[in-house]
Amino acid sequence: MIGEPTAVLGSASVNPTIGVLALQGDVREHLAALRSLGADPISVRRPGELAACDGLVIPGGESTTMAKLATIFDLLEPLRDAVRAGLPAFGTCAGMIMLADRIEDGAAGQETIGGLHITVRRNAFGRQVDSFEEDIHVDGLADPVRAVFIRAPWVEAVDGDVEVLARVEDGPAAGRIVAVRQGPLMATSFHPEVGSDDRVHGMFVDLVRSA
Ligand SMILES: NC(=O)CC[C@H](N)C(=O)O
Repeated sequence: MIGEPTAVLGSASVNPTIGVLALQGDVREHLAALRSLGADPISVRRPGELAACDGLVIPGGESTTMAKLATIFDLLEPLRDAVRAGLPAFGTCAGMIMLADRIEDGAAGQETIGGLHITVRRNAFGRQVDSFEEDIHVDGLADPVRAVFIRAPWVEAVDGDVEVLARVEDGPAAGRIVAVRQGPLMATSFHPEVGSDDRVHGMFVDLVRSA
């Protein structure tokens, strides 16, 4: 019917294209988790690939290496622009560091994408317990998540617009913040892509769909 508005569903609401920054780190596990949730995941190494994304996952790995490669691949500024423009992004572990505005114990001159109004402490859990697993309650999920921490950062401080989603519950680091959300940005200190529990990725896919 002429002049009748047609309901057009944006592709993002049906089958969002979610990029995984593929410079370094555990890319494949994120691609698999996103695929199992019905998203359309792609590896991102070039600005053109970034431009095709409705959302972006920044994996775990090594944040100093990732930042250097992002600079070499001419991706750091496009990543900053995209996050500034509101691209939903989810950083895990090194990816959390990449999204943070401020780093404690970073390498000299370590760059980040930024956008998330938090201070992260790199390698915060220290040598003795640098890798561990713990059941953690995440806001928005009914049952706890088995959280895997590998030389993980914790969130040292958050600005007022950041929602704390999870804290360490046991041991000497109890109370430390390990999952946050700020508008379309999410980050976890742990690795939800390890194992078969896709619920944390599901929270991000929902966030992308609603963005
Ligand atoms: N598993 C991880 O992503 C570790 C992060 C790493 N310690 C870093 O500083 O980037």
